[in-house]
Amino acid sequence: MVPSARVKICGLTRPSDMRAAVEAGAGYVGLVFFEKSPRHLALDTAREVALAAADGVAKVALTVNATDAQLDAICVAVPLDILQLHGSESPARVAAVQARYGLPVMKAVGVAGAEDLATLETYATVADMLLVDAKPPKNGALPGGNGLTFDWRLIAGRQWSRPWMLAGGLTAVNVAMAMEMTGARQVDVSSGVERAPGVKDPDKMQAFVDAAKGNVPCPKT
Ligand SMILES: O=C(O)c1ccccc1N[C@@H]1O[C@H](COP(=O)(O)O)[C@@H](O)[C@H]1O
Repeated sequence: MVPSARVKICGLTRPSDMRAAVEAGAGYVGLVFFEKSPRHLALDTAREVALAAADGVAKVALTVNATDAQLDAICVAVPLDILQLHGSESPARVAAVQARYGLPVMKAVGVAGAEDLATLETYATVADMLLVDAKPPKNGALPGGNGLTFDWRLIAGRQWSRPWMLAGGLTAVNVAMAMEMTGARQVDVSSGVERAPGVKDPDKMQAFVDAAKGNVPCPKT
């Protein structure tokens, strides 16, 4: 049987992109609040994009080392279901955010080598969900959304005590292989379904969801 994954499409910047992501079959949709990102949203735009999501699709706010004041403003303005912390937030900060907002927290952890597996174990004791991403290069790149993969063999067959999602350089072409190698049953994509930074491509989103869900076309007889 072909494995199937629940898909998060992150970095949606327009209501039309949100509708296309939902139509394609995304189960999670992500909004980026990080000013250096080409996917960054002002609060009023974020609200508009979030309101274009259908019921039952989990709306995720991605932040990077955000302060309480920044998170307060986001949570007041935008209807949300999950907070994604994609910076160097400590386990204590994860717990504080959970307590303050009463929303599930997904902690992103960058993986580049075996030493990063211990970090994942640490966050698995506190976060509601883990996002296992490629570690960003130290050259001023964004903390994520760089379209870079990591060596999936590092996490082959691993499970954590919390639900987890695979991210980093996924595309319609490589997602099935990534799922097979890692055992991931939730996957996250941003740049791999774009036509330009911050602009999603409906055909790429559909192709990605189909590949992640194992919706392969039947060969003609
Ligand atoms: O997408 C961004 O601009 C971004 C900015 C800051 C932190 C994380 C960001 N994106 C997240 O990175 C991963 C992987 O993205 P990609 O598929 O490799 O482009 C994903 O979780 C995005 O949500």
